[in-house]
Amino acid sequence: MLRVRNLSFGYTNKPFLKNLSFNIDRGENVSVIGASGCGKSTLLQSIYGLHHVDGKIFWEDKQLLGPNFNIVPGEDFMKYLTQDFDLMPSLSAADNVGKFLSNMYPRKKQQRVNELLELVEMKEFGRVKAKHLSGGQQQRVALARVLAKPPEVLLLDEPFSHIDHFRKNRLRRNLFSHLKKNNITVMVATHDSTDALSFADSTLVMKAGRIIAKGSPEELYQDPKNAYVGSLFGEINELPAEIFLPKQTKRKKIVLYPHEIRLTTEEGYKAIVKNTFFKGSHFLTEVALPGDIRVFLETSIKLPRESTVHLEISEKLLQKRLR
Ligand SMILES: Nc1ncnc2c1ncn2[C@@H]1O[C@H](COP(=O)(O)OP(=O)(O)OP(=O)(O)O)[C@@H](O)[C@H]1O
Repeated sequence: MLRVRNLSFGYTNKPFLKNLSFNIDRGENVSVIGASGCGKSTLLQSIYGLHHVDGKIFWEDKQLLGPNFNIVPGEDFMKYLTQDFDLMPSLSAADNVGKFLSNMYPRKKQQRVNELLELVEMKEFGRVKAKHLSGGQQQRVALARVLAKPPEVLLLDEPFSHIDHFRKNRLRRNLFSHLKKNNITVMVATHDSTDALSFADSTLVMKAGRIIAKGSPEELYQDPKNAYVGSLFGEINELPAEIFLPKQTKRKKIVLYPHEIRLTTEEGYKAIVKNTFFKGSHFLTEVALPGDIRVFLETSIKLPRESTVHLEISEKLLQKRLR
C-alpha cells in the first residue's frame, strides 16, 4: 500500500500542496484530476522523491525519504513518466524501450522490447530514431519504456496528452489492462477526465493544492459536491437551490447533469429554448428559466429557438443532491 500522510510542499516559503493524506492499495488504479495548475504534477513528483516535502510517504513498510536522502533522485521500484517523455533523440524507438534492460540475454531483451512496442502499437516504428517520431509516437515509446522493467508503482503525468482520439481508446484499454494484469499500482494525473475515469478504481480531485474530493468515479458521479467535481463528467448545471426547494437552506446551489432534467407537460418549470447543440445521440439544449437562469438538458429532437417548454426534475433526486 502507498500511504501519504500530511504531505505539504511549496516552491516558495508558502506551501502549495496542503496537508494531503490518502492510501492507495497495491494494484489500484488512481486518477488524479483537476484543473491545470492545481498541483497534480507536483504531487506525483513529491511521491517520486523529487521534492523535499513535509509529511510522510510510505510504500509498504518503507518510508520514502526524498532528495535530501537519495543521491540519485527517485525510487527504484517506482517509475515516473513526465510530460516531456525524456527519450534519447538519436536512439531508435526499440533502443529507447530497451535502454535500461540488461544485455545479458539479448534474445530475451529483444522479445520484451517487441512485446512492449506491440502493446503501444509502435512495432512498425521500432527502428526509427526517436527524433523522427511524432509527439504522439514519442509518447507511446515513452510509455513502453517505463514498463520495460516492470515497476511496482507507476506515476503517469498526462500520459495520453499527445495521442489522437482514434488510437487513444484502444491504447488506454491495452495499457490499463496490462497494468492490472501485472498488479502495478498506478497514479494517472490528468485534466481530461475521459482519459482516466473509466479505468480508475478511485479518484482524487485536486484544486489549488488540496484534495477536495475522493472516491470511486461512480461515487463522485452520483453525488457531485460542487460544480468543479460534477464538471469532471462533462456538461453540468449549477443552479440556485431555491428554485426547486425554496425552504432548503443547507446547500445554496445544486448540481444537475443535463440528462437529469426532462421535458414534461405544462406542470413543470416553464422555460424558453435559447440554443441547441448537436451531440450525435441527442441534442444538448440550452433553455432560460425566469430571471434568465440558463439550464442545459438533453433532448432527442432539435427544439425551435424561443419555443416554450416545461422542465421536470425528480423530487427524490433533488432531495438527495441537497442533503
Ligand atoms: N519548478 C517550479 N517552480 C515554481 N513553481 C512551480 C514549479 N513547477 C510548478 N510550479 C507551480 O506550481 C503550481 C502547480 O503546478 P503543477 O505542474 O503541479 O500543476 P498541474 O496540476 O500538474 O498542471 P497541468 O495540468 O497544467 O500540468 C503551478 O502554479 C505552477 O506554476
